[in-house]
Amino acid sequence: MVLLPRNVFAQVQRRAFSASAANAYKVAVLGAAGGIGQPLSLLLKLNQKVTDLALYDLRGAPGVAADVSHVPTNSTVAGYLPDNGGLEKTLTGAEVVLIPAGVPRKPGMTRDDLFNTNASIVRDLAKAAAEFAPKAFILVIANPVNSTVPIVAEVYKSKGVYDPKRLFGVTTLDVLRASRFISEVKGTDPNQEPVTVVGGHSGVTIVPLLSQSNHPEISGETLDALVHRIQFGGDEVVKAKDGAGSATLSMAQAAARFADSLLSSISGTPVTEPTFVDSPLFKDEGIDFFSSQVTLGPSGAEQIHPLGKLNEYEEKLIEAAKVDLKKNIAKGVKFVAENP
Ligand SMILES: NC(=O)C1=CN([C@@H]2O[C@H](COP(=O)(O)OP(=O)(O)OC[C@H]3O[C@@H](n4cnc5c(N)ncnc54)[C@H](O)[C@@H]3O)[C@@H](O)[C@H]2O)C=CC1
Ligand SMILES: O=C([O-])CC(=O)C(=O)O
Repeated sequence: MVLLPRNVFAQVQRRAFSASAANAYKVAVLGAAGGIGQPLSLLLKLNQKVTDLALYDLRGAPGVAADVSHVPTNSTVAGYLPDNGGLEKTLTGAEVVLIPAGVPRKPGMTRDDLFNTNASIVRDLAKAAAEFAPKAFILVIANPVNSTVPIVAEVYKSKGVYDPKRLFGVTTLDVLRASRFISEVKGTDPNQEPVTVVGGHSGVTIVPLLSQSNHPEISGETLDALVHRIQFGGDEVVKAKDGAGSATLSMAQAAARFADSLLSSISGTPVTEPTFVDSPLFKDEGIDFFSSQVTLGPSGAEQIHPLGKLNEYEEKLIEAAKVDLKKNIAKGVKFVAENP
């Protein structure tokens, strides 16, 4: 099953009529005062399944919390700083934890260039989550996702609380971009253009499976350009923001959508969409994490789907993706081994 991109306003309306006591979750955002964290917090405030929103940042989270708390939906909102046990209070009782904390790129940088700064941020937040919310679903946004997700896994393993079904790298923005960009090529409605995007979340590790889309006929230079745009869509935003960061608004929408899919799924309405998870697909090649279509359910990543039929062009993209992914994953694992 392929999930159609959905319009967030339609979602909000639909939820207003479907919320019930069973759909009541505490959701925590770590890095809530940042470029992604703020609009993400707003979108989560609008989600009727979120009844308790806990916002944490090194600075600014109480202000963001006070601001979004005035949005008239039925959730409580609290903002915390590191003092007075703020991280513990944020995490305790949380069912879902989103991690956008970390520095964004500037022009000329790759996502891997963020590793030195973000690896320790994610490691430390993962340690806290392992202690205060060991059963929560963890949604990692901080880059480089290909390495930060393995970092969380290693921290959880070291604490004896790792459940691979509960850890997700958020790759939804690649999926949204693919729908949008293919619709621009074809002059169609992006909401009707589902595209499966697999692999990882950086450059050539992002692999759109256009042969499985509505437009398997796209070929030649049009195909090359479209694939390149999906793989390097993040660079367009980094360049346009000219030193002021990377995608924040579209990313907030992507993360809010993935969080909603997960909340729907744990509430009993399973959703299938691509996400970067501990995956059996290429483990025999030493690649422990891979993004593919995943059916979500009460226990998290319940079914990891194979890639399906690929054409020769896509087989080559997958081979290239695997080379980088393997290195990115190993880098995260090594970091935690050397810097526990
Ligand atoms: N997965 C994806 O598709 C995407 C990922 N990203 C990544 O998301 C991350 C955040 O991006 P932005 O929000 O634009 O950055 P930002 O700099 O605007 O915000 C980051 C926030 O994290 C906070 N922070 C830093 N260390 C922290 C810690 N130890 N605990 C709590 N909060 C902490 C900062 O105070 C700041 O408010 C970056 O690493 C970026 O590369 C960005 C776009 C898409
Ligand atoms: O490009 C970046 O650095 C941020 C990101 O991950 C994206 O926009 O896909």
